[in-house]
Amino acid sequence: MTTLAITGGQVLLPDITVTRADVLIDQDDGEILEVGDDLAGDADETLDASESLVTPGFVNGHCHVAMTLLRGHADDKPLDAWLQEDIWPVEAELTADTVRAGTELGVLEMIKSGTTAFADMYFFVPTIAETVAEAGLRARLGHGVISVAKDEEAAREDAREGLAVAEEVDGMGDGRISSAFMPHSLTTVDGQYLEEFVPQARDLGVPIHYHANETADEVAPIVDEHGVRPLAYAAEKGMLEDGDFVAHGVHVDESEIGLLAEAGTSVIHCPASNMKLASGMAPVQRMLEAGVTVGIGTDGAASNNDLSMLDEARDAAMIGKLAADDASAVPAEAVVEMMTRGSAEAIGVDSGRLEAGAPADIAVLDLESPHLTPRNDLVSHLAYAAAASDVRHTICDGQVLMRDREVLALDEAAVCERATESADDLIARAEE
Ligand SMILES: N[C@@H](CCSC[C@H]1O[C@@H](n2cnc3c(=O)[nH]cnc32)[C@H](O)[C@@H]1O)C(=O)O
Ligand SMILES: [Zn+2]
Repeated sequence: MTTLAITGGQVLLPDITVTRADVLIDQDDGEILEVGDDLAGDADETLDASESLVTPGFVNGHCHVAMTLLRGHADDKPLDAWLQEDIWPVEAELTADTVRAGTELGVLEMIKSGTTAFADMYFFVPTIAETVAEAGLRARLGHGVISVAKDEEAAREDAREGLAVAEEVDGMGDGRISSAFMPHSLTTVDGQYLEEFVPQARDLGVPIHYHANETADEVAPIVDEHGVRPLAYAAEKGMLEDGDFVAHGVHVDESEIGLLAEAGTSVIHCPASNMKLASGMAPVQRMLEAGVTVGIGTDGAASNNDLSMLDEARDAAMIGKLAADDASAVPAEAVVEMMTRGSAEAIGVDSGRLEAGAPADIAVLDLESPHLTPRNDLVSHLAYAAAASDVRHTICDGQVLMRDREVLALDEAAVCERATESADDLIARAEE
């Protein structure tokens, strides 16, 4: 057995309290052996965490990782116009190589900001899976299925690809990669395809993930056409089951919150994307009170515009208070829980907690800086004050992916260079 000890730090425990402790890891099976005092002597290798906070790696519950290439390409528009006028025309030019370059950039940014697991919906998923496997992260991946603006054969082909991809990538990266069937949303995939393909996803045993109730414009057509709220419609299509997870859940009413809680379907809250596209404010405090599992996601970098879960955590707390018109809503502890264990449970990865037997997915944040001084409350600092650049070490599955801010898993300069070239090339092709 090869062991690694993270020593001298303040450790965030599963009950969202902080204590002085070391963490001992079995690197062979990627598990935490012990959280306790004086564990350095037992380890083959140590990682210094003095003046640092040791937290579960952050879990980004909803992303389109290769959209890092479109960061800053089109801003300041509402969802529908942004997708149709700016994003989809460029995405039509994507190739496996551009998606690889964008994914490398995205996972680099994740490692540097302490994210160790994520869920992702995009194109060229086997390429994404290979890249994630090489980088050492954990992920649940799926092909985004869309039927609008396609003829029947093309739509069915896209859905078949969604199923095939879910089967193909599941278990890659020594089991760190899992999959889901991912219809893009309840308005961009016609009901006939949901009826045909959701049962096949169930046969494969994978969960369903989709955008739901993101904008008011998405709710109205479903109510008009089907006479029920979107999540009741989703339930009719068999897409609201235990283990399924939806992105956004902004415009959900009490009846839909009840459906989510009852079904065990989770919500990934994407506060920055919801603010930037002016989609609305999700009733996060209400969902938590109703017993819905809520995680946090960045959404793609083109609607955020970064992949930092620390920024997202602060946004979630802030907008949660505004939405509830209550400063005590979505407090620091709730946010920290959502960005770790909440997201992990939502996307169905075993991660998000530091305790014996848990996967060794860990971020270590440097506390020695003015914006984290004085150290009155480290849970508060994590929710409200910490930044991506405070992350000094990132460990996933027991492997050190970044040590003292040096990414070991990827060549940072080369990744940035390839991403810049790919983005220039991609956008030029779309404008031709
Ligand atoms: N196979 C599909 C691709 C879907 S991937 C997922 C899609 O979600 C898009 N996307 C990114 N952010 C959001 C969002 O906030 N809401 C809805 N869609 C988004 C993203 O640009 C991408 O086109 C097709 O043929 O078009
Ligand atoms: Zn999205």
